[in-house]
Amino acid sequence: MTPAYNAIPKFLKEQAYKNPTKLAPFNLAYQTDLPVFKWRESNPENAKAGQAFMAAQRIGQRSVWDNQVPMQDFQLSREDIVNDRVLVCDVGGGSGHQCLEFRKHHPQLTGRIVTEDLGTMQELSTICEDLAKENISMQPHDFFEEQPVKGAKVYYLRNVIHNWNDEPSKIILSQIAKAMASDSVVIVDDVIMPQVGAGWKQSSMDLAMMTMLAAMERTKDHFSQLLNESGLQLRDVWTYDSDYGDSFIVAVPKVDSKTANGTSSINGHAASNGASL
Ligand SMILES: C[S@@+](CC[C@H](N)C(=O)[O-])C[C@H]1O[C@@H](n2cnc3c(N)ncnc32)[C@H](O)[C@@H]1O
Repeated sequence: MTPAYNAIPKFLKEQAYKNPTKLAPFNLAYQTDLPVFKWRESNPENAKAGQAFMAAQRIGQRSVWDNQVPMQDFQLSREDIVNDRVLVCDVGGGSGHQCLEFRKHHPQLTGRIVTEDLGTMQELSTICEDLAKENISMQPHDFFEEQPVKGAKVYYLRNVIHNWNDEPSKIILSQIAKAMASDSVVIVDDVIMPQVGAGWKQSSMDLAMMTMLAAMERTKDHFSQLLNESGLQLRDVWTYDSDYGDSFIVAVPKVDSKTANGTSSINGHAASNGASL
């Protein structure tokens, strides 16, 4: 990351000090037009280090899964279990380490778990056997394409949306919205920025997202608007780390006259037709 940080002054000068929307200081530093995650496909050592960082970054802090947030959405009905409904679909789940944490803290919450990421990234995971033992399957999936897991109870995205600017974020979220059943939820696990007076940990995350990905951390209002423009509506925000503002941002399918009239059924639940961009 250091070369990218060193490139910030030159990059901002060239950009007339505007917020980047596509290319980032990373691109200037590494002389590439590829976004970090695409660039990593031909730089597996960097990708491996990135995955290890994501698994380790909150070690020493209490796990979010240790009753820090309400678990009301992570429940399947008897009918759901008979229908083999997916309990959690971890979108952009990296090596799947959050799914293992979830299972460790909530062994009573049975149901299938699927962790999705780019196939090339999943090949780097060192915990595939552990995942299989816990009934967690890996599914290669590009989250800009149609979501293959339909009607999961929870679509979970940890530190994914903050990697993207608004336009790509809307594509990711609307692909999920189209796959949801009426009682599905999307949980975005990201930092919530205050309107003013952000702490240094929050600001450093925001700066990292700009530097590496031309992206950002968002306020609650910004999330609400983003969700709204993706066929979803904000239902709850549960902050579980006050230093960073790490939060579960819970969204449900947006109910409007269009979707109310045009519903179909997935796993026995009414499935939203979702929103088109
Ligand atoms: C910051 S990491 C977060 C990983 C994991 N959710 C976590 O909390 O550790 C972002 C993840 O998004 C994945 N990703 C990037 N582009 C993707 C795409 N187009 N489709 C699916 N996953 C993608 C990356 O491979 C990476 O694992």
